Amino acid sequence: MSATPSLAAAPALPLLDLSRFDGGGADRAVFLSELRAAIRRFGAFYVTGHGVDPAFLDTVFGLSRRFFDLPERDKLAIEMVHSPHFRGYTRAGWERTRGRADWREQVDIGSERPVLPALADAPHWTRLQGPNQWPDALPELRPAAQRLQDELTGVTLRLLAAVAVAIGLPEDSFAAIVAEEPTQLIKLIRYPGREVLPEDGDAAAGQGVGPHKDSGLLTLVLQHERSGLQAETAEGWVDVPPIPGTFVVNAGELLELATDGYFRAAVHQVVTPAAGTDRLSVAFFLGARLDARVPVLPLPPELAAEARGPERDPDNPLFHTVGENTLKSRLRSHPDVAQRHYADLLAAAV
Ligand SMILES: O=C(O)CCC(=O)C(=O)O
Ligand SMILES: [Fe+2]
Repeated sequence: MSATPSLAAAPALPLLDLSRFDGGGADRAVFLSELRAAIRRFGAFYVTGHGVDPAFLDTVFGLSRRFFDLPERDKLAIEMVHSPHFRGYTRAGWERTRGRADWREQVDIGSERPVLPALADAPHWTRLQGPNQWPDALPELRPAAQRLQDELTGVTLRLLAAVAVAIGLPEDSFAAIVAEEPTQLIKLIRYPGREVLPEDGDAAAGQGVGPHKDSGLLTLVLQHERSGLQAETAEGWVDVPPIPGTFVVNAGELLELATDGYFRAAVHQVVTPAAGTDRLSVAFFLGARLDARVPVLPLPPELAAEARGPERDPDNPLFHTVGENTLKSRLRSHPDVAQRHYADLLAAAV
């Protein structure tokens, strides 16, 4: 994988209309087989028919723009380093993917839940749960983020039901691990444009966010106007430009584990936009409950025969314990938060 890919002239990702899952008869069956084929081949696809009001999404992007336009001191007032739960604002260049700096600024907003008691024998990942940091300078953000989280959770649960049926399983196959308290994370993201320089220090040329898999079950990416997202396919990297009214859906690591590698999580990246421009996106990650263990689902024999097992990447072990898999990604991406709030863990790891 390279951060400066040569693009293959491969077809764009498929576009699927989720409302076909609610229809009956032959078209539903066709939809399900297209869904299975899309995730199997690409790990990613566009979805339409999701039912989220486009006017509301415009409001969300408007709020995102207003947040990033705030004076730096207002943004730093909620900097992530203040939060053991990895919530809040990250400056461009402070997050890392595969050890290299990403050129994007962002706000992480997760499920708003109480801190869990710090019991001596509690697993480390229990520290992921807790409140968000909200910007005083933009009070409208909180209710909008809450509504966005509710709506996107609904869409993603519906997609998960469709994924289960598409691989011959009952619709509620993921219910046991997502019920009541799934791991939800919204990221409002801004990729500032800049000259793409040859390697400069530890920043990879053109790396908005470097190649990675998302750690949860499914991710929805909402793109605003400008493109930059790319997906890795068997034919090479392909552009995933914004298509109005759609979200991009990425399969995540927990789906890879649950299907024993029948589905592999999508490897994707974002390239830095041209100097003088920028790109806004919103990513919504749905994972299972932090205390859940992801089961290997009983696939029908013809699909099980095609399951390759999860990828074994020494740089990216996958964990069936959801809290552990989530904490792995968070510690790796945010070394400043790791140093401040998880120093005990880092010390134990050396
Ligand atoms: O901004 C995007 O288009 C994708 C972001 C992404 O892949 C991530 O934050 O995990
Ligand atoms: Fe991602």
